[in-house]
Amino acid sequence: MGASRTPPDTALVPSLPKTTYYIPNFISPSEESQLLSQIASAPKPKWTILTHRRLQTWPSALSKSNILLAEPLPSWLELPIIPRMQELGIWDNSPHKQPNHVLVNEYKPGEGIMAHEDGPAYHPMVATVSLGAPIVLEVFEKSEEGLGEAKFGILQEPRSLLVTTDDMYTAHLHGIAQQTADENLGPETVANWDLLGEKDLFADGRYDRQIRTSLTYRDVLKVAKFNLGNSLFKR
Ligand SMILES: O=C(O)CCC(=O)C(=O)O
Ligand SMILES: [Fe+2]
Repeated sequence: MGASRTPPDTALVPSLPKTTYYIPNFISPSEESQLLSQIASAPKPKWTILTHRRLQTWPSALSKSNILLAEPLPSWLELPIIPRMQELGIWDNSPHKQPNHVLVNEYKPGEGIMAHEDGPAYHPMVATVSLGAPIVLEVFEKSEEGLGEAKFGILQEPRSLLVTTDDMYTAHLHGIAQQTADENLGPETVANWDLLGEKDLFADGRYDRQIRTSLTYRDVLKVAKFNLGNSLFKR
């Protein structure tokens, strides 16, 4: 057994608990456009239409008791991304040593996702590949008094990888504001400012939203080899 690996410390988002990594240009522009065209060519019923975003769930939705029916991810979600993530060592401590579930979220300008936590169905880590356009993920501390102001933002550039684990996964909520521009961008508000690949794009502190897609990779803890009756599964 080798020592447990983590991404390089240079990718650590400063001032956050040592549990958030940001890596710009994790994929190339041509990999990005291939992924976007695969997403666009998925059969229409793969989309779940929500009020403020739409969503694809690969390989399938979890059961009501958070069980994943064993099935490989489609190869376009697997290669080259998963081996590249594994080289960073981020899946070394997860039960299956690799992600087995991917949610694809698409946000049009004005759309977003309410503050939430990702919960106990997954090993406590999410690795997010961003596509298409920048967006700010807002992070809130969990508190008894309900949701306060966002504690900080993480600016996710297209083609970047964001890894959130441990304390960031379990002690914080995250969300994306429903707005048509991200504003007040700067070193004081954006925790990963110094790690950005193209800081100049945000020099005036503002960025108009365009369609932004995320691939959120996770390891579902409970996997069933056989379908134990269709009623167990939502589809
Ligand atoms: O799109 C994102 O970066 C966040 C999505 C998210 O929080 C989720 O799918 O649970
Ligand atoms: Fe989430």
